Amino acid sequence: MSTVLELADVSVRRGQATLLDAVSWTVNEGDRWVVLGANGAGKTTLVQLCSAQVHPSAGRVGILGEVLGAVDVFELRPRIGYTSAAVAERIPRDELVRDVVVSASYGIVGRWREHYDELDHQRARDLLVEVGAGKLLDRTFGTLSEGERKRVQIARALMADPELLILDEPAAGLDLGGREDLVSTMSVLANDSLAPAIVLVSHHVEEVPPGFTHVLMLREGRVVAAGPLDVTMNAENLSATFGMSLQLTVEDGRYAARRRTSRHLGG
Ligand SMILES: Nc1ncnc2c1ncn2[C@@H]1O[C@H](COP(=O)(O)OP(=O)(O)OP(=O)(O)O)[C@@H](O)[C@H]1O
Repeated sequence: MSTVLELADVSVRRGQATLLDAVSWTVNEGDRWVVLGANGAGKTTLVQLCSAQVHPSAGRVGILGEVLGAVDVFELRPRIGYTSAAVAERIPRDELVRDVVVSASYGIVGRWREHYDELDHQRARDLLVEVGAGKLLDRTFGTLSEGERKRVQIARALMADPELLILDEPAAGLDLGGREDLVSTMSVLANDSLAPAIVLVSHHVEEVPPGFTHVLMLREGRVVAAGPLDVTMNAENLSATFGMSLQLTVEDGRYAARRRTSRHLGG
């Protein structure tokens, strides 16, 4: 099994602030990781490193057999599918959904006059169907609901057949139904043996799709715990990650967390 990501003692500093502090982490082919942490924990900084958008201040970041600092990031980035609110903002609102997806085969946002062959268009259609957005082909991106946009972004991220798929808070801003639909879509993807290694960033254990295999928990730029979901996702680690006493339940592969309440006998 080959290694997709290998971070060794990685730190990211900006001025006086330490955004990531001595993070070590390995992601292997076939892994489906969720990265959990409170606001400001360093999740986005971590996935910006893993998608070759920022360099570490210290430590070594290995991505798909290359080392950041010793590789042309413009050659590395097309091998990584990445979705985030920042990427979504760059998609022109008047662009047709089919073009939003197909244009990713050349790593560009905004369709001008490039030529795509029928195979590219067919792949874009297939991916939209796979993420449950097959009916949106001829809509413009700006007319879609937030949940529909997230699906289109995932199809776009898969278009270039990436070896690593990074989804930074794909469920942010979705209503309950939208979130549940997206969790199902991500679960299908997680269970697809042909899908690339996946890293999903979230604040909420409720968003962990069944089929995900590992969890990395971050607090204030440091790793609290990392490992297989079934042993690492527990109330103790979660409480340390979010800085409050939490209780955790799991049912049919779905997690739920809430603050632990103390019960007093005798009223
Ligand atoms: N250029 C910068 N200078 C100083 N601090 C920064 C800089 N960029 C980010 N930070 C801080 O680094 C911390 C980590 O930010 P990051 O966006 O990685 O967190 P996050 O876990 O993704 O947060 P959220 O869940 O709120 O999106 C935050 O406290 C943020 O304010």
